[in-house]
Amino acid sequence: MKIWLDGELVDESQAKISVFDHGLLYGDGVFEGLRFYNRRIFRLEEHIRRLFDSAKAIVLEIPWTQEEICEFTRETVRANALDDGYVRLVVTRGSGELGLNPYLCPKPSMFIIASTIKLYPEEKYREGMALATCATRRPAPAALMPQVKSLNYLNNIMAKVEAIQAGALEGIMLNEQGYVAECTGDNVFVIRDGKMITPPVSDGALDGITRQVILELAPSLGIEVTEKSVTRYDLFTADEVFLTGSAAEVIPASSLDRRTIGSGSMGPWTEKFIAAFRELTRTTGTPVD
Ligand SMILES: Cc1ncc(COP(=O)(O)O)c(CNc2cccc(C(=O)O)c2)c1O
Repeated sequence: MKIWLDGELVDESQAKISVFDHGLLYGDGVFEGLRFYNRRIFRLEEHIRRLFDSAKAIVLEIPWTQEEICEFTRETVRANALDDGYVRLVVTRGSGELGLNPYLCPKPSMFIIASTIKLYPEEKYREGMALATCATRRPAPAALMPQVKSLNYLNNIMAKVEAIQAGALEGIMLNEQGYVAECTGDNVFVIRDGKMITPPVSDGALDGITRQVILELAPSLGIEVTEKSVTRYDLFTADEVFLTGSAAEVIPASSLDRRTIGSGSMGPWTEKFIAAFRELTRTTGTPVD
């Protein structure tokens, strides 16, 4: 596999970063996860724009332009001869003294991995997957901005551990007030009586690119969608719940905390969104070649 690392395409055996890199030492950095389908990268520009927004929020100056990074990403996919797959793009603060001070890191480091990803088994896209409410909450914006896609994923990982230990595949994360923010690695949508709601990003969610696609698709599918605070009650009493993310795409939830949601498998609206999303990924995206 070829890895793009600080301007060079290197073999994965040569793709190494310093033990003094603050991305490793402190989680000081940002990242993006993108999908490519049939040699086209889905929503590339939107992802790279969010990468720059995340970097700006943590005072990390990326030493390339958005256009250059789009090109590096295309180059990395091309170099790995994959038609479909997943891109992980990471920008760290770079190497520096062992102290926290980011201003002692002279140059950020960036690497791009183009590989495959299989997050959930195919049958879960029909049967839906079990969710559990996590004890670990999404951080308050004043603590750690949830909209920043940073390398600080311990909050998400601890929540993921709780979901798995509860026998679920994914976990619902609440915010400080107890409203549903999102899942550990996906946004969430709730359908009841032909209407759809999703938590506003300000309730502690990442501003998901896939979430944005669903908001754009809703009118054409004939369903009204409102961004409003969501409670666990809304999930328990929903007709349908589905999750969205670049890795998971659009996937139904079958239960929450062992309460069946709706029919307990993929519902009709979720089926429509999965079909429309897959059509978009099949027919749009930035060509790699
Ligand atoms: C916390 C969080 N919320 C929502 C999403 C969905 O955002 P996009 O629609 O832009 O992809 C994400 C991104 N989802 C994500 C990121 C990194 C790893 C994994 C994993 O499950 O291994 C998942 C995420 O990490």
